[in-house]
Amino acid sequence: MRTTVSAPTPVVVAIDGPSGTGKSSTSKGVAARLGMAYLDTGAQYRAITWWMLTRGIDPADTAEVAAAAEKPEIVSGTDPLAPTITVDGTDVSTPIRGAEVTGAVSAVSAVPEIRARITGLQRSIAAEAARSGAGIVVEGRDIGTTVLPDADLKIFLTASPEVRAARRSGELGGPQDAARLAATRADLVRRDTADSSRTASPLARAADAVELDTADLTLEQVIERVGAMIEERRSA
Ligand SMILES: Nc1ncnc2c1ncn2[C@@H]1O[C@H](COP(=O)(O)OP(=O)(O)O)[C@@H](O)[C@H]1O
Ligand SMILES: Nc1ccn([C@H]2C[C@H](O)[C@@H](COP(=O)(O)OP(=O)(O)O)O2)c(=O)n1
Repeated sequence: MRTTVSAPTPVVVAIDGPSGTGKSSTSKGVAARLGMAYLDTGAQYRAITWWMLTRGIDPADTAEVAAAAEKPEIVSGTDPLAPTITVDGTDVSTPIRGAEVTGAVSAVSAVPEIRARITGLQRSIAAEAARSGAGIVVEGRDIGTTVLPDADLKIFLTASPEVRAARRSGELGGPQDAARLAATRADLVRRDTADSSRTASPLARAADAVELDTADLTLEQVIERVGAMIEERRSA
């Protein structure tokens, strides 16, 4: 008698939460382990912001930002081991992490025309990953609420501003003095407030999302917990 092993059902997973809660590290780690695709939606908002800044467009000029929303071509590579992001064919993975883009991205991503454009891209990438059989982990701020309201699994990560600031500040290298921690914390809180209070698709926990506080968990523990939830959905 021959036994057939069926491939796991492709699942679409939405991971949302504020900055520094571990969305990117967790999503990449879990997608790599489970052979799924991975999409960093923050990188897309950063990429379109980078394009606006390089064209001399003022991020605070909503009308100008809206008028340019359809212009740049943004392409995201979804391999969790080597995610890529290009704008009009240029690799922007390094400049989109700079302070200038970080300072402007909340303003640009609050513009409805920008959100409509990027949401369309995200939905088509997720649909393609579901069709291909791999499934996908999509991380951001409004994935469970707006982009993929029918996701098979929604997770909302949290951690206190102090923990998140210590993590982010650690990424910058160098000594962890109190003044730098306080400045990093203030930047995080400012961005959280802007992202949560905008009218167009704010950062929010979907009513059906599982909330996971990552403050007292190692990254490995978070990946294991999220991985177990995905496995459960795959076999359901
Ligand atoms: N559970 C955790 N414990 C300790 N550090 C973590 C944990 N999760 C993520 N980190 C670290 O915190 C920083 C921010 O994580 P990241 O995944 O970029 O967060 P987000 O995508 O939510 O902004 C990274 O340096 C990452 O390695
Ligand atoms: N789905 C998303 C993802 C990100 N954004 C916006 C709001 C965020 O402050 C920026 C940058 O997101 P990103 O995930 O790169 O931010 P951090 O990794 O937390 O620094 O993009 C958004 O509006 N909607």
